[in-house]
Formats: sequence, C-alpha cells, structure tokens
Amino acid sequence: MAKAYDHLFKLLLIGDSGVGKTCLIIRFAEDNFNSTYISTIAPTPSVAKAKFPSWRLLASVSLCENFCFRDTAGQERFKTITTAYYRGAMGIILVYDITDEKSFENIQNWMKSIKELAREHGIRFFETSAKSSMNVDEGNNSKPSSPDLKSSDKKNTNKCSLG
Ligand SMILES: Nc1nc2c(ncn2[C@@H]2O[C@H](COP(=O)(O)OP(=O)(O)OP(=O)(O)O)[C@@H](O)[C@H]2O)c(=O)[nH]1
Repeated sequence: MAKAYDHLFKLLLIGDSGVGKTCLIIRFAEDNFNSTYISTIAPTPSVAKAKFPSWRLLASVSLCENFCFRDTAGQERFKTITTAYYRGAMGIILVYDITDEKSFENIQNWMKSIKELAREHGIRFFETSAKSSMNVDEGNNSKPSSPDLKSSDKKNTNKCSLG
C-alpha cells in the first residue's frame, strides 16, 4: 500500500506530570484547550497524525507532510515505560509551557536554570502557552541538535519537552 506521506517526523512529549504535555499536543493538533486536568495514566499508544506544513519548529519542515505525536505519562511510576519510547524520536527541543501563569515562585531563577540547561545540551528552548497558543506554531528553520536524552533525563527539571 502506498504511503500517505513522503516524510514522517516522530515527536515524543516527555516531562513531569502536569506540566502541560497533553494540552500542548491538543492545542497543536486541534487548536483547542481544555482546563480540565486528566492525568495520562500510561504512554498513549494512539498516534495523532496531522498535516501541518506551516509548523516550523523542526528543520526541513517544508518537505514534511506528517507529524506523528506520542504523548507520555509524566508520573514517576511510568518512567521506565516512557523511556522506552525515546528510541526513534528525532531531535529534541525544550519547552516551558503554561507561561500565561505568572504566579510561580522564583520564576526568574527557573528561567535562568532552564536556559542554562538548554545551552548546556545545545538544544533550542521555547516558552509556550497551550492556553493562549503562544509560540505553539512558532519557531524557525534552524536544525535542532541531537538529543542527549540520558543526561537530560538525569535532571529533574519541571518542564515539558517535545523531542
Ligand atoms: N493556564 C494554563 N494551564 C495549562 C496550560 N497547559 C496546560 N495547562 C493545565 O495544566 C494541567 C495539566 O495539563 P496536562 O496537559 O494534562 O499535563 P500533562 O503534562 O499531560 O500531565 P500528565 O498526563 O500527568 O503527564 C491541566 O489542568 C491543564 O488545563 C497552559 O498553557 N496554561
């Protein structure tokens, strides 16, 4: 059977529980937002496919016809299963979601640490909001760096990654 696409980009969302992974996917794929929190209880096996030729977060996007998302559960007890999904993820970026909420303590220090982490690992960093759509469709054509998933995984940083 003929493939329905020429290029397939596999994107994996990883991050602590409640940081906004599911909402970011839903905003991106369906342009929708729901404030009800239903924790993902296992790495979601279903794959959301969609055509987003205008999405420019990854390199070669003009050639890209399909993005394939896999949501994961952020709860610690699912960590072993989730890490099995790292294989096959293509590149990584660092995302700080829920930026419309300004009430976090020490937000400036957080930002500094996150930016340092991104610099340290040579990965791109975006501040997003699934609620307001901020930066969800933004980005540029620069090529993302290869992921260093093992070392980034050792750090317990409170953010959502799109890898
Ligand atoms: N204000 C605001 N709330 C958000 C945003 N993104 C997500 N939330 C809220 O944060 C909560 C958690 O979002 P989820 O997307 O379910 O978090 P998750 O990372 O998938 O969590 P797990 O499934 O437990 O791993 C929900 O109540 C969302 O409505 C955002 O950009 N702004």
